[in-house]
Amino acid sequence: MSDQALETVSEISALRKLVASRRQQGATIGFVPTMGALHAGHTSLIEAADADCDFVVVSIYVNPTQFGPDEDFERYPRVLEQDLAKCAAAGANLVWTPDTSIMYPDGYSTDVTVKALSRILEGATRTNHFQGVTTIVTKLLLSCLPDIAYFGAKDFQQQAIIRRMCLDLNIPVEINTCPIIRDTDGLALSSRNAYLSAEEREAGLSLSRALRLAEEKVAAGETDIAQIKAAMQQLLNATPLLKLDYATIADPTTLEDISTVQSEMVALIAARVGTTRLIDNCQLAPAATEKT
Ligand SMILES: Nc1ncnc2c1ncn2[C@@H]1O[C@H](COP(=O)(O)OP(=O)(O)OP(=O)(O)O)[C@@H](O)[C@H]1O
Ligand SMILES: CC(C)(CO)[C@@H](O)C(=O)[O-]
Ligand code: BAL
Repeated sequence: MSDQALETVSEISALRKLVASRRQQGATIGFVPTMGALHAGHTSLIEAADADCDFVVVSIYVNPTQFGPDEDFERYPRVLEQDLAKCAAAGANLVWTPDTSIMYPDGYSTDVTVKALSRILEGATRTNHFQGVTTIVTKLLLSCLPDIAYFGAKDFQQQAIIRRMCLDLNIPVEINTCPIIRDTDGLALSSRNAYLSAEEREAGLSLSRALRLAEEKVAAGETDIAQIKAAMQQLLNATPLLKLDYATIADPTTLEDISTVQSEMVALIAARVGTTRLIDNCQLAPAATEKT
């Protein structure tokens, strides 16, 4: 871990100057984009960047263009002082906190869209969400110009879309996807968990339980994908307070639904508990078949 004091900047020019001077000294640059309200999921990304890279930049920006008109942009938690302490403890060197006048100045008129992948799953319900994400992530990456950018597997579709975008636009940044960090009860950490009442949180545990069920079935040699999906859906639909959006099994790169077992698969769930949207997922690998 670096022993240098944490610096903060808001202007893109100041960010570029600091990153360029470190790069000139031969440092590799790691970048962790966030919307703040940091928890152990975020700090695991910062720690991974600190382990791989010489200089770690974290951005904190609640990006308005990825929130729908009826979503929680206004009430999204903003706790900068606490976030800065967590960034320092996890090994960040620089925190970049742009504001909307910097990211979307008057006259701003450009969007970045990854077409097919952005319309399905989360994109089917959260219209324009991924266009907001890919637009801001392009701007964040081009402002910071890191060697490696770190994203969480919790937002599995987001990292798949960002990988596709970097390939398609030849953005020279390696994308590193880090494992999901969970609470001891299995709930995937998310800044939005703060909205849940005790009863809603109990209902939210059905997401990780349904994923464990899918894992167990695949590990036991179940090859009927429709049966596994139905078992997940049954568990989720039987949960009071929970309204299931989807529980499916897909290809990890195209995110298209699959109907037969393949070597790499991902189970993906989204549900609403009260007014809070929860997502979770896990990668599935079929049981190894014994060679005779
Ligand atoms: N539990 C987690 N484990 C690993 N990474 C995570 C986890 N939660 C969030 N991340 C990652 O942290 C990065 C920043 O995410 P973000 O600031 O949106 O936090 P969040 O907790 O996912 O918030 P939200 O509740 O808005 O979805 C993303 O790459 C996201 O995938
Ligand atoms: C990648 C991101 C920081 C873009 O605003 C956001 O979608 C998030 O926190 O996952
Ligand atoms: N964690 C992804 C950002 C969002 O849900 O808006």
